[in-house]
Amino acid sequence: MKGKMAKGAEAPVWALGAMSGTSLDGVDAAMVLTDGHSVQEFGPSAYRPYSAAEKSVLRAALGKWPGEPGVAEAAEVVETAHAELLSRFSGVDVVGFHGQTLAHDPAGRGTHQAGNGTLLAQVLGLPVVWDFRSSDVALGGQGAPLAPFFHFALAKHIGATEPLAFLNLGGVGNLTWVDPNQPAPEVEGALLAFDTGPANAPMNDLMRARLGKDCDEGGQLAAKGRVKKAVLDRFLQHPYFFKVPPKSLDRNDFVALVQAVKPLSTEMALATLTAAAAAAVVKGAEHFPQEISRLLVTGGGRHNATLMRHLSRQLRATVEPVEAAGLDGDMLEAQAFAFLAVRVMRGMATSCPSTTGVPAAVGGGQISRPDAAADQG
Ligand SMILES: Nc1ncnc2c1ncn2[C@@H]1O[C@H](COP(=O)(O)OP(=O)(O)OP(=O)(O)O)[C@@H](O)[C@H]1O
Ligand SMILES: CC(=O)N[C@H]1[C@@H]2OC[C@@H](O2)[C@@H](O)[C@@H]1O[C@H](C)C(=O)O
Repeated sequence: MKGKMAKGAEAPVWALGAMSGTSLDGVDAAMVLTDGHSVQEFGPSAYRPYSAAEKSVLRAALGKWPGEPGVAEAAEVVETAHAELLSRFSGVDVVGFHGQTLAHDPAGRGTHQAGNGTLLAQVLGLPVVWDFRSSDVALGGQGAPLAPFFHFALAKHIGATEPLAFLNLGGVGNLTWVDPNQPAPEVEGALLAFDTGPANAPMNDLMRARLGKDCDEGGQLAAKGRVKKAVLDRFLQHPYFFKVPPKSLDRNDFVALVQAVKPLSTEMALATLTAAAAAAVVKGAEHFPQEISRLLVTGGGRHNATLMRHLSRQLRATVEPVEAAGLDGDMLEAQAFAFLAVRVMRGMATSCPSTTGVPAAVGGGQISRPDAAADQG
């Protein structure tokens, strides 16, 4: 490897991570200086929204697997958007490229992130770590969530001294309980992580279908509606909530909820979907091995005041955006894949039994170098 990587296996390097999340809004990219254990410094970040035309290509490919109609087109959208965005950065040693999840069925067909890292490595002239989830799934894990190893490093970075949790409110929600007093993320008792349930995806889909808008800005419409309790109660009977973590979800796993709010007014439907997203988190928190006093919220859903209000009212912990701890909630997942890329390059684990349910701590990801074929990380 070129650049700072060659200085020594333990020297920190500048990694550029890119995340195209389940909300399908665009690509986040952010740089992190890291040795794969801790964060030395946060670097620049940028966002590249998908155009309306690109979004519809991606949406048409949701739920599809490689080789199926529409998937190649979606991959091209993902690759083009990433090439455009990532080529704006300089001083990068390694890229962590998540791609766009189109389908996720860890117990069945596997997990599918669109976008080819080998192509991106050639275009950018940089080593690219990608396909982070497949090997975890192949070994019997959920393949998600993967941000927890980064959450562990963040808990240390912010100087936490007692267990806390990170909540990501993206298209889907995910929770990570962290004990920052443990020496490493893969140590038993350091982490417990899992997807909570639907977060913004059903709200966004409803807003688009009814009002042609991207999201319920600030949760304002939800705040005007009444929660349809019968729908919420039925939602909470979903078998997912009775599964012991680790566990993960696909974007469109809660079809019954989406169907159930269809007859409701827009305000009432949004109120109910917002309450459901919060209730799923509250249910999730019941699995924590030890109580927490602080819940740090990342992802776009932290801007939804109605959702945040539900969480604050129903959880005993202080609920606050990650900015309260000096972190960047818009870029945290992109930073996570920068961090994980360095771990993959260095043969370190990226998941373990308590984060994905994989039988032992494993490192995922393929590494593509600009001038060579992909090899397994
Ligand atoms: N001001 C806001 N008010 C309400 N909701 C918002 C606001 N800003 C962002 N959001 C919601 O957050 C979403 C984007 O969140 P984020 O970028 O964290 O998701 P993602 O990375 O695509 O998803 P995931 O974490 O599931 O992969 C938007 O689609 C929207 O639903
Ligand atoms: C399969 C997949 O892409 N899952 C995403 C999705 O978005 C949120 C939640 O569902 C989480 O499991 C994961 O992303 C985050 C970044 C993760 O792996 O930690």
